[in-house]
Amino acid sequence: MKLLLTGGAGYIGSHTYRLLKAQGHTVKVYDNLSNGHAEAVETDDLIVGSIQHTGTLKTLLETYKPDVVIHFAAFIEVGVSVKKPFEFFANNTEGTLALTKAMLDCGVNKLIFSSTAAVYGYPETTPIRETAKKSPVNPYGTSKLMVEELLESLSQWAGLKYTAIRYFNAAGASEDASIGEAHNPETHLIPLILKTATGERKSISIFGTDFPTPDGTAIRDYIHVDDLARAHMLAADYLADGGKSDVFNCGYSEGYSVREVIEAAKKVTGKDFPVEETERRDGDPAILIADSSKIKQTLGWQPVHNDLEYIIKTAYKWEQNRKY
Ligand SMILES: NC(=O)c1ccc[n+]([C@@H]2O[C@H](COP(=O)([O-])OP(=O)(O)OC[C@H]3O[C@@H](n4cnc5c(N)ncnc54)[C@H](O)[C@@H]3O)[C@@H](O)[C@H]2O)c1
Ligand SMILES: O=c1ccn([C@@H]2O[C@H](COP(=O)(O)OP(=O)(O)O[C@H]3O[C@H](CO)[C@H](O)[C@H](O)[C@H]3O)[C@@H](O)[C@H]2O)c(=O)[nH]1
Repeated sequence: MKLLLTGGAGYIGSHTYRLLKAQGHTVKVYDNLSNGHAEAVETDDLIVGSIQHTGTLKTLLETYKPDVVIHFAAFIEVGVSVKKPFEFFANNTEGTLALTKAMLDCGVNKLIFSSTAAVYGYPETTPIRETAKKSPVNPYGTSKLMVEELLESLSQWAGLKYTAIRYFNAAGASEDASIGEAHNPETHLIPLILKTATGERKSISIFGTDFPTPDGTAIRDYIHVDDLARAHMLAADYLADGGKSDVFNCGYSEGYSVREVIEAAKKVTGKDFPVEETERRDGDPAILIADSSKIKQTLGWQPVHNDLEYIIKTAYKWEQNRKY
């Protein structure tokens, strides 16, 4: 297959790029490098540009004619979205509108979209099924839910075929530590803990110890980035085989509290480090755990690395040998 990955120089995109190339697919990455890293992909496969620049995008789509576009490009920091909502709607929502318009104008009609557990807001039940109420609590989640609705409408009225994958908490790095998570600034729990273990940071803060959970700290469903990458490969096969447009959760259906993640990191790294307890962060639900039965049944996806210590081990090796 020929695939185009928007945002493919970012964290999840670069792991998916690697996997698709290893499977023998032809892959191009379209990324404006606002948060991505040219080093994460082969130079010949990288086209630098924004999804908001339809001229460049159309030239690429017309000449390359990908079978499937995997759309990772977005702004991702929840905290920034609260302060700069317009930037999130412009990049994430309008950007996707521009991308889908350019695709359909050029006769490219298959899209895999990076959605998020953030569309559920504060979920009423756990584990969360795709049919649960969608009620985002920040502009980031709203920008993604708006895209899901846009895609659904385009699939009904404009011939788009899509899958939206709602990721839970992506974590870990490639086994050989050649690529990994490199957000700037980093706000995600596991890399921040590991930067504390390496001494790059002085301490790790637990955001809230009064959640209605067994140890009072928030619970998340951490999924290894390579398992997430495989979900995209299967979704591409599914669309290429004529699968209908659909939405899938992707997580391990297993949750760990912040305290449990910190304890696991101390064990894996063999390092003790200072832990502080602070106030809750705005907009953090107590528990986010995926019901992933649908993606298993429909796409045949199965977790391979569902082991918190493996996730932390790969992320730690990456932190110690970071190339970008
Ligand atoms: N990291 C997570 O835990 C998580 C969870 C749920 C959903 N997601 C979604 O997955 C996707 C990838 O996340 P990530 O963690 O790899 O983030 P990332 O920031 O590492 O990757 C995003 C990439 O998109 C690029 N980009 C941003 N705006 C662009 C534009 N206008 N044109 C072209 N490229 C642009 C950035 O340069 C970057 O390389 C995002 O859509 C994010 O919302 C991530
Ligand atoms: O220094 C920190 C950082 C995080 N946390 C806590 O650790 C948990 C995980 O936080 P992350 O920032 O790593 O991840 P989030 O669950 O906030 O969000 C991530 O996963 C979501 C989906 O589940 C969204 O997609 C979002 O974009 C993505 O960043 C949360 O309870 C958070 O409060 C801390 O206690 N201390």
